[in-house]
Amino acid sequence: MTKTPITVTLTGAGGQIGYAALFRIAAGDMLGADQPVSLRLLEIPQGMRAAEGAALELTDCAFPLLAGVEISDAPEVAFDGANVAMLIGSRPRTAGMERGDLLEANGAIFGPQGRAIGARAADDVRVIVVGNPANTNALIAQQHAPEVPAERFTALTRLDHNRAVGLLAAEAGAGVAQIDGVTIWGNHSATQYPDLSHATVGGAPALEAVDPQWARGAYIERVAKRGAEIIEVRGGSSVASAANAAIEHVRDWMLGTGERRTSAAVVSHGEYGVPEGLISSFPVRSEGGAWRVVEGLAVDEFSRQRIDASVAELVSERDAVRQLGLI
Ligand SMILES: NC(=O)C1=CN([C@@H]2O[C@H](COP(=O)(O)OP(=O)(O)OC[C@H]3O[C@@H](n4cnc5c(N)ncnc54)[C@H](O)[C@@H]3O)[C@@H](O)[C@H]2O)C=CC1
Ligand SMILES: O=C([O-])CC(=O)C(=O)O
Repeated sequence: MTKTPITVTLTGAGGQIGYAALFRIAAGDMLGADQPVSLRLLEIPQGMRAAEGAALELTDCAFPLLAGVEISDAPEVAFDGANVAMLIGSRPRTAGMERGDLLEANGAIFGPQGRAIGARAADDVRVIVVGNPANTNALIAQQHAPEVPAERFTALTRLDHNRAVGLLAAEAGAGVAQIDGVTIWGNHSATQYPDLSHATVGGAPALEAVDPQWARGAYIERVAKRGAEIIEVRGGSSVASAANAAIEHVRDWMLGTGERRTSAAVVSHGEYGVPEGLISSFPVRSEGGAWRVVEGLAVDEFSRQRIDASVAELVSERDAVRQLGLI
């Protein structure tokens, strides 16, 4: 029997990441090869033509799973009945900027979108924020949607996670499939902490497969600043890898991770000393359609300091958006 379509609302559909994501979602990469999907595209008036063009091309792909595409510049229309909301639309940074520099410009987008999600989305809505600064934008949206359980608002650190896995695999001379237990902690920013303390390569401790000094030095720097490296080399921020990570985040959230661990920015309930309510990256698994923080991992002094530094930045971003009246 054909399944009922899942409604996916994607913002910034006329932008780069939107364009890289839409076709994979419609092809079944995100929700499964037997799951029809209805797409709702939200853009601002200036982005509508590009979104319309993407919609024309979606028609031209004749994807069997694509049950429909609607485009709107009104959040209340675009989020109506949304089961999955992918909040991508916002301004990317350019060379020389930190993601936090986008706080004021982009923060203003997420309150109204959060309100529209609270008012119009389906009861099971799951939200992933990609637009930077992603953790704090997710917090803003969540604070405007008290009708929706707080845990349904998440931010993307899967790209950082995938970068951390890819760079570890290269250093260890291993395949990515041999790697597990890598964690991104904290903020999707240069303070994030890619942690190999509990990672394994082919079942053995990662810190025996690579130089521990590299793991706690140049590696952290490389992963945390990979976004800036891409901007420098490509001349624009990451696109296909970001779209891929957002798709993997939603896929794992909806379909489960099994025993495999990944990283996602989810609301803290005080795990690992992260203040309650912050949307911070943790080691996670997903089961039954919900993210679960993997608890009980030992945190040594080095890791403690790194986690605390990134969490302190999240606290200061939260305080800044409070001061701006965005929450
Ligand atoms: N969390 C992560 O790992 C990553 C986050 N990003 C962030 O993703 C965001 C999007 O990046 P790109 O697609 O490359 O940018 P882009 O500039 O190519 O596209 C952004 C699109 O969003 C639209 N937009 C702006 N305000 C909107 C609103 N209020 N509602 C709906 N649409 C709106 C614009 O018209 C534009 O079409 C940026 O903030 C970027 O920094 C990028 C890479 C990774
Ligand atoms: O670095 C940026 O501005 C875009 C981004 O978030 C990333 O690539 O991780």
